[in-house]
Amino acid sequence: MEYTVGQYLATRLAQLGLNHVFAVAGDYNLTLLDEMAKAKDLEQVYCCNELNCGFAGEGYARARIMGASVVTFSVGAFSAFNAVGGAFAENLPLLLISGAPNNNDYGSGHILHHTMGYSDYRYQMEMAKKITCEAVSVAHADEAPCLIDHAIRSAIRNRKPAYIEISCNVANQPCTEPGPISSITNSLISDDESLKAAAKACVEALEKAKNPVVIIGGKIRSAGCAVSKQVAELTKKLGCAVATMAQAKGLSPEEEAEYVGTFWGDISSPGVEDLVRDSDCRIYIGAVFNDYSTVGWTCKLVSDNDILISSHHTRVGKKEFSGVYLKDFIPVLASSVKKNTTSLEQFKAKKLPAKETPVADGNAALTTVELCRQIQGAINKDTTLFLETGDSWFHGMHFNLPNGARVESEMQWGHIGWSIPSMFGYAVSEPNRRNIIMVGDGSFQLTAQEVCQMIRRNMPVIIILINNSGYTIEVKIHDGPYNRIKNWDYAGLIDVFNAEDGKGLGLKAKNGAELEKAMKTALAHKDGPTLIEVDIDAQDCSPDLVVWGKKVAKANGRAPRKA
Ligand SMILES: C/C(NCc1cnc(C)nc1N)=C(/S)[C@H](O)COP(=O)(O)OP(=O)(O)O
Ligand SMILES: [Mg+2]
Repeated sequence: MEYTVGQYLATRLAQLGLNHVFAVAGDYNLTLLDEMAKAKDLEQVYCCNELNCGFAGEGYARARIMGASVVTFSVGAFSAFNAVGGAFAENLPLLLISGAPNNNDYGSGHILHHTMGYSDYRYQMEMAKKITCEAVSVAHADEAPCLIDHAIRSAIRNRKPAYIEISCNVANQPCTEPGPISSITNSLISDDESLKAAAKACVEALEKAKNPVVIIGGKIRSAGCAVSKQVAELTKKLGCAVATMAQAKGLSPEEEAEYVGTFWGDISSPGVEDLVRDSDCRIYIGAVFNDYSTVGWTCKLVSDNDILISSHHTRVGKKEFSGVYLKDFIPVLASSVKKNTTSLEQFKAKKLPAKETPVADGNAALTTVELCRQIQGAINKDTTLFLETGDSWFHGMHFNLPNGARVESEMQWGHIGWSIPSMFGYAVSEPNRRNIIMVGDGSFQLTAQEVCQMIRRNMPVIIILINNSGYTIEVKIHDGPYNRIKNWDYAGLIDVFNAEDGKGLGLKAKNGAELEKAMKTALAHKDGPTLIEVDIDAQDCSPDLVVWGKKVAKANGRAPRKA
């Protein structure tokens, strides 16, 4: 078979186990899309715009080794860059592929369409370098294999996005056939001496500790399911209390005896903040300490007795071990540590019995308490719940997850509207999961179009659209007229997207009885998405958001540093 540059790229993606690539057409990428379409097992999935196309690739990367999105030069890539920035912030290997000018135009002085209007087209590469771990420009077929492999390998190894631009007249040029994919997927191996020394230092620290606890952070999400399983084995061996930070909700099996809940400062699960504060050895795995996760810098509990394990570094007390990769280190640690259940016993001794949420009066105005009680009822082991930036974050922390259930969020980047296109990409990879999105009205207005692609692919995604008349998070941080939004008929939008043949469902619920009926309908509706628009009073929000909002506002409002 005669290979071309576009086929080389597509074959590499298929060899990695991607069955889909997301795209928005543009005259700089049409030939590339034609060539990529020749690769078998790699279906092209088209999106409404490049921001959503990038987020769809990011969502796909939450389920697979990586995601890939193809856009046109400049006018397409600029929109996609926001999703690439998000993938970088969330440590997700998204490959952004952009069509690029004809290679005869470089250095020609030609002014080209869709560009900034001057003849140096390198600006896009320069921008891409800032938001990816690797950015390459393929302007000649003979260098394509090396550049493409390097970009893909970098993305996988670093768990970060990478960028490839391909001149529109090079995509169909003859190219060599790709060799074994192992040259790309072979991961870096840990430095053996550092691995052993780090494990020894951890064991010694834990032997001295009275009540160690494990706190799992969001960075293990991108290390993949295998690492999550290894971490679960380690915590089982340790036997101590295990908490998850907000970004890591769903990354530790919550039905296990060791699981104690969310660690999020003042708004932690009951008893968890004290447990973490009183521990004499906190083992953080994949922790991200930012202003949101530390509730405005009020709960960054780290001391010299603690152990901080990240993707390729481990700090034990005051000693640093680098070149120690999570996938190697966690199993070595699990085989070396001794059981210490003290922190779990301390937690259990103080734990109060969980309170059952009473069923609300079916005819009373719907509240967030009743909404969450009913969403809880829909969560099973096959559920993946996407929590959009907004009050959904705070409600989401209170769901009890059966083992197997997953939660996805974007708490570092926090681009409102991310959940719709990202879930679209995720659900393309995982169509058989029970895929549910909790999204606010404000967020939905940014990326709503991608629901039409869910309709196009008959995807039974359930979208809980919380209509609370605006930007409630922002209201709780700092209110003003800018937090009000134009209301939409969100449920009615589904008919617009259905047009003549769609099978989407748009339902409304203003009380518990209507929600009960809508949820039942949604769970039974299999050949299209169901959007349930729930009316919630603008003042009804999670009490955690009120506490958190005040502290984040205080952190935002710190006086300028004296010059
Ligand atoms: C406007 C903004 N953040 C600022 C913002 C603005 N633009 C982008 C792209 N991302 C952002 N996070 C946020 S969190 C809104 O409260 C979201 O409103 P909504 O989706 O309606 O959720 P809640 O009502 O629960 O807050
Ligand atoms: Mg809202």
